[in-house]
Amino acid sequence: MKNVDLILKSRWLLPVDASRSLLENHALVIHEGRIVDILPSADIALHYQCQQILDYPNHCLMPGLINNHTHSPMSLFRGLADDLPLMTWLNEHIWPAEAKFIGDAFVEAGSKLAIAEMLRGGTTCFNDMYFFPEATARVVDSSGIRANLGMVVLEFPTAWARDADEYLLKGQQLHDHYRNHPRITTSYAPHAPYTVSNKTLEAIIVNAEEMDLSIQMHIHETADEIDSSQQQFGMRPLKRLHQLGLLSPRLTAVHMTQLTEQEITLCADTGIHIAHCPESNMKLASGFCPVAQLAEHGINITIGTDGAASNNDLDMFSELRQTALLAKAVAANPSAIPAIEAIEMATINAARSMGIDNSTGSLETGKAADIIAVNLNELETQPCYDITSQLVYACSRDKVTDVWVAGKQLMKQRQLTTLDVHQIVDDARQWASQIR
Ligand SMILES: CSC[C@H]1O[C@@H](n2cnc3c(O)ncnc32)[C@H](O)[C@@H]1O
Ligand SMILES: [Zn+2]
Repeated sequence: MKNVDLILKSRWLLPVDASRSLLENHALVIHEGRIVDILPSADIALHYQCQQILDYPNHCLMPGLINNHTHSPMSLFRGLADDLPLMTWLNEHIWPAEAKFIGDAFVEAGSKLAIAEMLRGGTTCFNDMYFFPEATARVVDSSGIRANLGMVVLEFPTAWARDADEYLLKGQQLHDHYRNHPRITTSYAPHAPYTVSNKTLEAIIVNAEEMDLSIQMHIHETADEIDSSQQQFGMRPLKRLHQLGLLSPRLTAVHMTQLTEQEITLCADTGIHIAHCPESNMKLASGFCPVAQLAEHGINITIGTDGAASNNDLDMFSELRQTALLAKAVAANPSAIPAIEAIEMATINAARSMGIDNSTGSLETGKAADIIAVNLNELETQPCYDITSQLVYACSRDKVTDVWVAGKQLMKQRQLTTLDVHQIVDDARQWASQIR
């Protein structure tokens, strides 16, 4: 008989493992932050002693969702500039606002707002890209969420760094500081092909190889990006990046709404990952990522919200549904991207793209206990013929009742345990009064 920290019993358990199985009346056994066993609930007493056995008779337990592309502090710019194309939105609204307001305090307040929203919506890990990541890292550390923080690089000066060399240096410092943190990893985050030079990209490729880090970058987001690359470099961005040696399994290409057949084959051959951001792409009318075609080529597809300034929320349940629906519409095929595939994109595929699939992304023995409990007993999800169908096509984020990361409960019956929601809302309002 083994003594363990926590046992979660539930009506349904969706591990999101290779078998794509759904377990009924099973339990997750958790010790020292990790899943140590998954077994029928009826067998618990045969094997384990535990002070804390929680029962979820109406719930599905599943891996926490992973938001594979966001800019968490931009939550403070939510709704500041709507209904615009990307470059007008950036050049005339967002970059001027960032030039005025970003700093350590802004990033800390924005990160808290974002992390509280993500946890309440069942997101247990996010892949971030923003200035002053050390402020985001402090909030990740204290809130208990998991994150991969981008070491941002671009060529123009901001309050955080003067030039590419300083961005690289600050990124290195962030990486060194958090290299042994149990929930924080870092990756290179060159902003986009139109803001980063060949020389800087070459340095990033060498560093990422030496340090064994992943790379995330906005790529092929709009038709304008392709046109300006044709003018400046005489070729499309993907070809330029391929010539530089950037296309490899280290790279997560964010957006990818403009792709030829040849480019899709190139993505598959080079083993890059793609972060699909359906709501941001639709809101900015950037284009449509050909998700069904990418999946047919075996490309690892993941899902992100992008920042709340272009979405305008950080709701991964909503992105799950948009991913499954939009893929069908774009491919004119209702069988494209069934519900379980969308769930895989928002969990195990994202973990794989960040190189953390050994420790999270599915509920399997040995992995961290990053778990959400979703109540499927309410009116909106009745009747319950098919659990994955309910989760993707009918469920909303407010049905997530409880959240654990590394075995620590961060939301209990919809109450956050590590973040003060009232304080976060007050701070956001204070910032808004200055920004407006
Ligand atoms: C390098 S830190 C992030 C940088 O990116 C800007 N940004 C936010 N959303 C997008 C997007 O969809 N495409 C390109 N750039 C974006 C953000 O404002 C920061 O300046
Ligand atoms: Zn983005």
